[in-house]
Amino acid sequence: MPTLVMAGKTPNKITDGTLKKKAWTFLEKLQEDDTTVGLHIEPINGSADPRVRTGRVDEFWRAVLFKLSGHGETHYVFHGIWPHDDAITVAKRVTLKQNPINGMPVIEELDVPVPAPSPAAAFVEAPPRPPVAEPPSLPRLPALGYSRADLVDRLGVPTAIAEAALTVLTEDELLALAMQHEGWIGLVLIDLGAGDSVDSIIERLDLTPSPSTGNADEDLVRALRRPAARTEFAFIEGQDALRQVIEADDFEAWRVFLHPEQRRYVDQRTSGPFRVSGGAGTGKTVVLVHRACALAARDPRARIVLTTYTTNLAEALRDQVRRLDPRVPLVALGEAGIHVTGVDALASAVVRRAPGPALDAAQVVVLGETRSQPNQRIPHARWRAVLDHVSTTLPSTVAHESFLQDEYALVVLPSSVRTLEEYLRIRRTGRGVALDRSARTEVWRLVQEYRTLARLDGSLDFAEAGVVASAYLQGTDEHPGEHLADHVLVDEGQDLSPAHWKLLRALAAPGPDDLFIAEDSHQRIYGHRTPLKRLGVSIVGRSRRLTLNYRTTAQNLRWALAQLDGSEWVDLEGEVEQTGYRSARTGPAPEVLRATTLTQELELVAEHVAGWLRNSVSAETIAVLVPDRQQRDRTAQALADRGIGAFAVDRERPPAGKVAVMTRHRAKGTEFSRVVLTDVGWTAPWDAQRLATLADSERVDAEQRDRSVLYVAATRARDELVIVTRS
Ligand SMILES: Nc1ncnc2c1ncn2[C@@H]1O[C@H](COP(=O)(O)OP(=O)(O)OP(=O)(O)O)[C@@H](O)[C@H]1O
Repeated sequence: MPTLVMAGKTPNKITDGTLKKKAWTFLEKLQEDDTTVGLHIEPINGSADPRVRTGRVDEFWRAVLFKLSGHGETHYVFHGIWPHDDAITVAKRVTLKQNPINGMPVIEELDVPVPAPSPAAAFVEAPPRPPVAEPPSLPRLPALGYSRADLVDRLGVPTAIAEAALTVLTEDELLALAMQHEGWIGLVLIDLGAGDSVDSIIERLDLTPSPSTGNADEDLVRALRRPAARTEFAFIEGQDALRQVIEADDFEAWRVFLHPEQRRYVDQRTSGPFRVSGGAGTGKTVVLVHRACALAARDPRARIVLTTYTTNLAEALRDQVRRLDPRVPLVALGEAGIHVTGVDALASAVVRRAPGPALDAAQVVVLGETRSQPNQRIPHARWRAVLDHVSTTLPSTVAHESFLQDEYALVVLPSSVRTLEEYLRIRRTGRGVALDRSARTEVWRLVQEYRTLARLDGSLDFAEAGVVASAYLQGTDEHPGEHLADHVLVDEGQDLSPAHWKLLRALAAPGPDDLFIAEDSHQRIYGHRTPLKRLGVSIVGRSRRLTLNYRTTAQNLRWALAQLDGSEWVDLEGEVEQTGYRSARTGPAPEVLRATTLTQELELVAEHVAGWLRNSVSAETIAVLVPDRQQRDRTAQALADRGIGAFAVDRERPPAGKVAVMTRHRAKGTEFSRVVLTDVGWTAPWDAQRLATLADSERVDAEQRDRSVLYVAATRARDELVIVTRS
């Protein structure tokens, strides 16, 4: 059976449904047996490349392919489908060879000049840009110190493209040029535009040629398998994969064409916990989903847990796993296959399956007591109830719902503090507010009150459930523990709490490929800084960054990153988070509109959304992101009043055919073509009041989270971003 390799995203350009079906039938037969009667796989007289073959798709259409006969196995590289005569013309002049500098496979059509750069083309939709005071005196790449020799002789960029790249003036224009080139050439141009050194680009994209095997076809097959080549050549394994590639549109490219770094983290065997960080849209989730499927394919008995912060995000992960590999079993916790779930649901699943006596023992270890209804969760409002019923001498910033909740979840539970004596001794590292002995004694009294109330209804809170689940998994003096997973993969790691980490650490035995974490500390919108070292998760030396943003245009990314300026974000290893992201896409600059009243703001939002709809943008690709639920409902109503089909999204998925109106928090993990961000720069009075009641360190943290929320929301837009500020 020959192996099929799709060249570029050509098949995606077969947009006609009937032709897609024909292409699929042809390629399916070819994959099974290239000698099948009717396929007519034939060489062409006088072709520039003797490997070229044509194949009969139907009476009218012909496929153009390259046949490679390496060591034993036949490969067909599928170039595309054309009407009969055009196919013959293409077949005569097309060649597949290796780039002489970096060994990458390239398909070239002889006598066809490389299209001249037309950077302006990418800005067709752009609104007028503010005048630039001084046009740059030197083109971008020479200004950064790159020469023609760097591009051509060291990186292997084809001469015509290199010369075009060396003349463009700005980074955006270079990006527009990069977008015209699929695969490694586009990636090289993006990295050059961002100022990366030639050596680092060669290393990151793995552009060093491999030694020859002595067989040119075999060399080509090996070249096709290199990670940088697989950004434009896809190996098709099986019919499902074939159907996916044929049917996929650009939005589905993530399933097939991974960035070399993404592929590395998908395939890499790790010797312990591994962390991939990266800004919004750099493909962290894509890496996790691919890695989970790759682990399942490697060992069908493996028990894989793929988890994230919320149930909504877990649902999206589950969808992606299904789309990537429908054969992978989605299973319950502890079974072979992939178990996808939100992290709190994971804790509940462990608690539910723990035998009674073992669970009791785990509760005693953590809480010093047992609860009668451990499968029930209590609402966070319990701390409010404590403060309403108990008078205290503590200052209001400490006798505060959010302070106490955090103290309990970040200090008391992770160390299984059960008595005042233990609490007086414990180090409260990372807590901004110092507590002397008497304050600690008073806080402990409130903790006891909290636990008394919890005992009354018998339930556990979410953090308690996480730590109890981890204690059960680790085992106690009387009961052995158990490991319910072989591989644990975690998305949105920045938002997870110590209880979550303890649980995740205990799920799989320490060892190779045990824990794989994706995080972006700039997107920490729920949790607190949680350095993992203290929780028994050691990642030293196993931490990498993704920097290429696939989702957000360079223009929108710049605006989003500007929201983070002037503050320091700390990652899961306690290090300052870097930015330095670049985008794979370019588009119009974000539009900033100003409103002075709510009514004016709603008018502006409606006007903009209506404009997009009039221009045939489909409603479900538009989102309006607002600060809170009240504003969400108000905005959805305002749109409806103006005849725009809008839906106020809560926990459910955004419905088809409607503009989604959702809170910025809820927008996490989603993406839309066009986004309106409302109420920027405006703080609701009740929010201002809430911030004012917090201790200084907590307020700083809360304000930082607010900026992160804005960054998250702004990076949901793929194409256009409109920002409405309200004073
Ligand atoms: N190799 C790729 N080729 C094409 N598109 C890609 C690739 N990798 C990721 N994408 C696309 O980029 C977008 C962002 O990917 P993904 O959601 O994995 O990023 P992320 O880093 O998890 O983002 P966030 O942190 O904002 O949730 C998605 O639309 C995804 O399909």
